[in-house]
Amino acid sequence: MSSLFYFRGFFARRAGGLLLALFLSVVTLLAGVALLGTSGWFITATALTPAGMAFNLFGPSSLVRGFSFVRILARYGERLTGHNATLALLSDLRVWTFSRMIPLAGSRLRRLRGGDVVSRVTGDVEALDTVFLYAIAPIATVLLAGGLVVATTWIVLPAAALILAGTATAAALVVPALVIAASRKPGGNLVAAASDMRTAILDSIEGQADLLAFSGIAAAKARFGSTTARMGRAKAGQVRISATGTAIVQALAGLCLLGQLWVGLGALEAATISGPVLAGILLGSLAVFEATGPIMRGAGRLGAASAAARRLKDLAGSEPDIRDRAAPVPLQETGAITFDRVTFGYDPKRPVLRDFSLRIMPGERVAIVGPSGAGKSTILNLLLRLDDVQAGAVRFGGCDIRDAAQADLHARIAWLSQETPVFLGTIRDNLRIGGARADETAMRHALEEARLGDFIASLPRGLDTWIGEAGMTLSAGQARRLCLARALLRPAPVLVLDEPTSGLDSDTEEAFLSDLAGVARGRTMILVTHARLKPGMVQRVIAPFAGETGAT
Ligand SMILES: Nc1ncnc2c1ncn2[C@@H]1O[C@H](COP(=O)(O)OP(=O)(O)OP(=O)(O)O)[C@@H](O)[C@H]1O
Repeated sequence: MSSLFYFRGFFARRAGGLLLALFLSVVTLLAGVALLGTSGWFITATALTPAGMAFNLFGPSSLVRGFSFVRILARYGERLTGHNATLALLSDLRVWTFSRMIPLAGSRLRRLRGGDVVSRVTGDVEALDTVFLYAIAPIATVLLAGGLVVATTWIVLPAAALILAGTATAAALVVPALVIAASRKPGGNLVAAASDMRTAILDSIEGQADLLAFSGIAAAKARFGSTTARMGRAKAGQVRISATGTAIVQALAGLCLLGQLWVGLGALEAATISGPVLAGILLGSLAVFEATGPIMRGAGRLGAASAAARRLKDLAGSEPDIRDRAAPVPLQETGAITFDRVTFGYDPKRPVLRDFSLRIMPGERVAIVGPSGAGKSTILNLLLRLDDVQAGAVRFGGCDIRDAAQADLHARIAWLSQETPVFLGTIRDNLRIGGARADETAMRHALEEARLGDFIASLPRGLDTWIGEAGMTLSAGQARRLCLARALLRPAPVLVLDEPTSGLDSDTEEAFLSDLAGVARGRTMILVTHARLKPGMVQRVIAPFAGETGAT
């Protein structure tokens, strides 16, 4: 539950709407109690009135109508305000999770599967945001409204009030607490299984062609089947526990009725109360128990919500590994890039770079080459400070990049990574990510440089052509070139290109690499490539994993 408590600030921010919903929920329950109590009293009084004796029908019947009207209105208002506040809470939580998640991209996020991350931002947030509506509000309602009913009953028949207080407290607090404790394990299993299921779906969609080609559909189906079966088992466990809780609450309601009838009949015999009042007490108490139904459903959810809160806190509640200093040093507009005796490994025990040094002067065009898996992309990751070095320093214009603000550093680097995605939207939307203020001419120029100009010109909607999820309407090479155009649009003094020509045919690749000097336009350019480089394409080829080969 402490994980749930961690998110109290979000509930506090929506306190107005949530408290109004709680107030209306109390009014609904009290109106229900008054409605049943008055009806019980009214029907019994009518039945007990001897024939021929006058009885005022209008007062009680208008009270019954009035209470039922109040109940309807209060229930409507409670649903409206409760769901409104919950939806606002949902949005707050999603935005918070998303914005906390992005800075983790360099480190912790990499360890999670895509489906798991989606699951946390969607399913876990949903499990958490319904906590108030389905668990806290019903419990608080029964305690508040039940307290008032107990106080009223105390005036008429204290023994009946004590019975109601005891049984209702057990139903609203003790049984839910037991249900929450018992459903913690199946709740956790349910959240984990739901996450695995999302991962299985995403993996199958992304790898659909490969699964078909390698006859892997049966294995994918089996994996999906086993996660859904796990989900089913966890859900069944949860339902069994809350059904047991509901049965106990029903038994408590029966016990309350029997107890009140016992003391009520004694009081009736002693003429301390009248028959109609006893009927009113019995039915009013029953109405209190009516509100314990949602508590049981909510208590089952609390286990899952607590597990979801733990996973969310784990993902987004911790500080990112890479953080700006309190007072970052401003970076020069441009400057030399230096790797000064850098040691780094994703697993510190197995360094990818050991005592690695490199210096690239402003405006220089260099290529970094080396065998696959040697650490070329790692050098670029460190330059962007997606990870921090374990020894040595990376400097920009003489300033250790750990002393600068990350945003300042990133503003100086236009980057095309190996996994750069095409985003859902138009070609123009994708280009704007590189150059938010780029005009049509600049966009077309960048597309020409990325050798995509003719293709875009052939599209009926040109720059406004919609490209589907992960660039589905583009070929792999076209998608890559669009990402390249996006990087070229970024007005940064350093251009970092990781395998920019992958996906291009050899003629286009050669033409592109020959154009690089013009494309760089005086910027520093770092190119990681496996392509054969001709003289003049870059000024220096660095082979850090085999010694420097010198200028070409
Ligand atoms: N996120 C990561 N977590 C753990 N290890 C990683 C990670 N990224 C890369 N590595 C490992 O670090 C080493 C260097 O990887 P890197 O991607 O820098 O190589 P590369 O020279 O760019 O390879 P390629 O030419 O194939 O792209 C590899 O052994 C790789 O397995």
